[in-house]
Amino acid sequence: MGVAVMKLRNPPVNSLSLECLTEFTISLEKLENDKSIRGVILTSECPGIFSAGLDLLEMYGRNPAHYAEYWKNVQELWLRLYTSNMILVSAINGASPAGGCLLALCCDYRVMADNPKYTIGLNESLLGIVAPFWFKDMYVNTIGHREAERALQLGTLFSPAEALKVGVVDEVVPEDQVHSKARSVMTKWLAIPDHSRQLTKNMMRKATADNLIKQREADIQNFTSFISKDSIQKSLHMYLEKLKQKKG
Ligand SMILES: CCCCC/C=C\CCC/C=C/CC(=O)SCCNC(=O)CCNC(=O)[C@H](O)C(C)(C)COP(=O)(O)OP(=O)(O)OC[C@H]1O[C@@H](n2cnc3c(N)ncnc32)[C@H](O)[C@@H]1OP(=O)(O)O
Repeated sequence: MGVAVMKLRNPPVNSLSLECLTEFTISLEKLENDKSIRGVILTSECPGIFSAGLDLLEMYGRNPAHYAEYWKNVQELWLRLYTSNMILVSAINGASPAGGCLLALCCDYRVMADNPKYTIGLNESLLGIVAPFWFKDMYVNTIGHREAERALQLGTLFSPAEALKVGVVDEVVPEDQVHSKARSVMTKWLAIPDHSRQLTKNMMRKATADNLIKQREADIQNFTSFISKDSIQKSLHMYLEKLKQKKG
């Protein structure tokens, strides 16, 4: 039926390394150029994890040129996903913090597994970093200004039930039904003529995408100088240590 399934596979936690981001963007571009493909289901092959978000090791202990290159690729993937002409449905089968949530928010419809261990949200403030304006814009577009303001400041990671209530996801289903539900949602969306759906999607999303397009270079510079700060590097170090200690 012209639907591709994209499975994120970067064990152990599907963090979005530079390599992973680049491969993702290329795969997406290929699908976009394949006229037989009208829809993509985005999911994960890592058990219990949709995506741990941006790779912290790409943002810690590197040089400014690396940060700039990394951020350019984050922007590129976001712009491709958010403005895709294809129907994107995410089958969220695991934890989805920060950049993981961003991937899901780019989709036209989000189905999440009903497992309270899985959480989703933009938790950047908990790491001592700040979600950039275009993450924020997409959050506001999805859940409204007040909910986004609160969730961004608190770095809230929502359980599936909470995420459904606030509108971060569209549907919560038993874990073993995530994929079948994503497929049935896709069938419904495929019934809409592409040209009218695409023009409508473009009308809804263009201003948000253009907002980044017109200041991409400045956004890269902002990110690079922000992430290079000693205080921010220290926060990231502490967060990475906390992740390690969780194990021991
Ligand atoms: C004012 C101007 C503003 C301009 C600022 C501009 C930009 C700044 C903002 C940048 C935006 C960033 C967005 C992000 O996506 S940041 C990443 C946020 N991600 C997280 O907080 C997730 C952290 N991870 C977890 O919570 C958990 O790992 C988990 C995903 C729930 C999975 O838990 P579990 O199964 O128990 O696995 P472990 O915790 O043991 O992890 C295994 C292994 O993986 C490493 N790891 C985890 N997450 C990441 C990651 N995101 N990047 C890199 N590595 C990660 C973890 O450290 C373990 O490593 P070791 O095995 O070596 O110990």
